[in-house]
Amino acid sequence: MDLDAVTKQSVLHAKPDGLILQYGTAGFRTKAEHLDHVMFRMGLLAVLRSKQTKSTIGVMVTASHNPEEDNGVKLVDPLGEMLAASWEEHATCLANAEEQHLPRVLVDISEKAAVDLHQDAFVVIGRDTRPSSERLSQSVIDGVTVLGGQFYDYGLLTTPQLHYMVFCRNSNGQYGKATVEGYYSSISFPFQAFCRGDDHRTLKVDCANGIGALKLAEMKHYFSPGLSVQLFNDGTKGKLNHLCGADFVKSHQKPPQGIEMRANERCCSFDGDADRIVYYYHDADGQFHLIDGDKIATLISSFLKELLLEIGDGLSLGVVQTAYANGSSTRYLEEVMKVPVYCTKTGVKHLHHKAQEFDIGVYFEANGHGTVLFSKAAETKIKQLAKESEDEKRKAAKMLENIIDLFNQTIGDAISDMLVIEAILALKGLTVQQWDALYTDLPNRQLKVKVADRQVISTTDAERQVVKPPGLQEAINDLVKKYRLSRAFVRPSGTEDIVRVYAEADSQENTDSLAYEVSLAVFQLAGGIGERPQRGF
Ligand SMILES: CC(=O)N[C@H]1[C@@H](OP(=O)(O)O)O[C@H](CO)[C@@H](O)[C@@H]1O
Ligand SMILES: [Mg+2]
Repeated sequence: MDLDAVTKQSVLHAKPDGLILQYGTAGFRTKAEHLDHVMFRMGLLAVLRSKQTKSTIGVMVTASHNPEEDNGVKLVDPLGEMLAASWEEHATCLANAEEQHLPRVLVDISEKAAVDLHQDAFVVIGRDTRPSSERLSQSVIDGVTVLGGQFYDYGLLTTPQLHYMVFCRNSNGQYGKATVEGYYSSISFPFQAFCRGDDHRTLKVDCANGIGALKLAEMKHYFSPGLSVQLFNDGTKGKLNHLCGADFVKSHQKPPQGIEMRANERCCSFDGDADRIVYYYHDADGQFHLIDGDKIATLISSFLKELLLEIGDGLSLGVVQTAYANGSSTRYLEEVMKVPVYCTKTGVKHLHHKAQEFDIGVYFEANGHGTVLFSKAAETKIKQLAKESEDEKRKAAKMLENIIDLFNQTIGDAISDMLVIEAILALKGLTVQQWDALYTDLPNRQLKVKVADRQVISTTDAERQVVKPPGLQEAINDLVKKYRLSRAFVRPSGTEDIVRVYAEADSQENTDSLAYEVSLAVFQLAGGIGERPQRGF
């Protein structure tokens, strides 16, 4: 390691005084103007991680659903997964080190993680459409090259596309080519296999004025003739994630601006980096219906469960959710579908790891971020049955074989999830209303509370119980008792400087009261700052 060169270069990527950042739920995120040094340092870290794993590592520059002025960065591990937890700590140390200590911190990490410094390093980089992303990804490249790493800059990519590229590169092309065309063919071929027949579907897609618009425009001819997509909020006019996109639709429970919806028409929204998707429609009375990640997980699980019963080979199916999953979805999955459901902490890395415990693990966050993982053993079994068994069993196995290829198993992917959903709806002959009618969501509300230091709140039981500060959980328990079918929890966000409050109850009015009262308890007991929470939304 040429530490002198690092020191010299780091002066060009100076750290703002006193700025402390944490590698959070999805990497570092804050205002773009504060991130230059973090980008440079993540370039350095990616080189060390690449040397240590003897594999290609990915660096994605994006702040997903956050406002356009923000940005962020996360590292992608060799199998296309999120960075290992122990390296998140290294990332935080490196990002917060004073400039003069950078060489020592790099040596420390190399020693602790037993990095072979003679090994070659290769890093691939992708970025979203934010105005700041190009410059910031250049800072990542500066970090990679100063440590002698090789790199390939993919330029504009969705986050799941970068995860896919990393996985492909590390599996020697066994799963497809690590190119944008390779990605398109890898999911469009299995989709076409589902689409044989004369079914022609149309779908309106709100692209959040983000990268999803560019990529869908590039690939939409691959869906033809089965599906034609009409793009809205394609970035030509509006601002990224502003009054549109999956996060806006889910948290405001209303349609995005800029989309023309007719009654009962199926529409969906991507988020700013196209790793989340939610569906929705409005009925003839103009009432808005949201179909979120929980209902997506339910549709996919019921489809998979039917096929598994058909092939009858005892493969296990599990569903993984977070505390934000609507109580009705959990009840439906467990009681009606008889599928085991597990709850993990927020953040796909947690869901992903739990889902790996099953032959087939379906995981979705309520906000529409998720995918399905198939174990090696399950894939082999299914492929074998698709070749060797007969009639109905063979048909079911073939269908499973195709659906395996349609999923992006590295991470939730709005484009591939959209194709999976469209294929299932077409095969089952389901309308969006019939899908929505699987169960009725409990009214729910999410609020944000500003506090001086959100780390004063710590939680347990997959974030459903507060441990600190004292008295807060007791206060929540007392408030929850006042309402029927009620549930509430609070946790510090890993991507924003706020505390999130979630509440559910039997009516929207009661839910809103409960959410407000819990927000007030957080404000009072966890050091709220600024304006006190207000009643009314
Ligand atoms: C309630 C919620 O939607 N939280 C989101 C949000 O995390 P927070 O830690 O809650 O800020 O961003 C994450 C990254 O995109 C996503 O995985 C997660 O689900
Ligand atoms: Mg995202």
